[in-house]
Amino acid sequence: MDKKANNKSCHTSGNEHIEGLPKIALVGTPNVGKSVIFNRLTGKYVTVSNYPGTTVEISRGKGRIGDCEFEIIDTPGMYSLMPITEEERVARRLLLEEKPDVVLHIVDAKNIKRMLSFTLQLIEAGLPVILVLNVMDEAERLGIKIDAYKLRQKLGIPVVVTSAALNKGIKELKQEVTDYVVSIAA
Ligand SMILES: Nc1nc2c(ncn2[C@@H]2O[C@H](COP(=O)(O)OP(=O)(O)OP(=O)(O)O)[C@@H](O)[C@H]2O)c(=O)[nH]1
Ligand SMILES: [Mg+2]
Repeated sequence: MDKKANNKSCHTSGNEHIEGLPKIALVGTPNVGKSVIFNRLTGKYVTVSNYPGTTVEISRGKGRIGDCEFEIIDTPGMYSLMPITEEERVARRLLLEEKPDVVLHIVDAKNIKRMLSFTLQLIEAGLPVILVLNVMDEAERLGIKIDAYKLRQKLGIPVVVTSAALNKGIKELKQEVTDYVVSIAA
């Protein structure tokens, strides 16, 4: 059977327009690789503009994953859902007002313990979270071992391991997004 016809959640716009496409937001603390992952997921149609009423710049781009197109949104670094900086206020508004279809919480695998409380906040806020353990190459070099399967079971959300700067794990990340979108549309 045609995969596209079988997938209710799949949208395509056929040109540079991103309005109406399902949204994937990338969130996480500063310097964890959000923008590297954004670049890995998006193609040539990327725009950078100020979030309405603010001086905070947000990048939005169109990305194709499998047969589906998505609007990918790169957010400024944030430490929690309780905003202190203007950047954090914008990231929070974006999550709560734009209601992305998928939220990729990008964390630095070297500091996973410190970062999981934010993952829990996102889950508790009812957001559709996939946890992305990035910078795994450095974590491995430091001898840090993470059982992603166990973490997935404990948190009850998809967990993916990536080294985005090396383009590792991106294919698996795209597969997780596809599986997730299909599962929530079913
Ligand atoms: N070793 C390694 N470095 C990475 C990886 N992913 C990203 N980096 C590096 O980490 C740095 C920060 O990456 P960015 O993508 O700019 O991080 P960001 O989360 O967008 O940062 P802010 O926009 O400041 O919040 C860059 O120097 C990247 O090359 C990775 O998987 N492994
Ligand atoms: Mg960035």
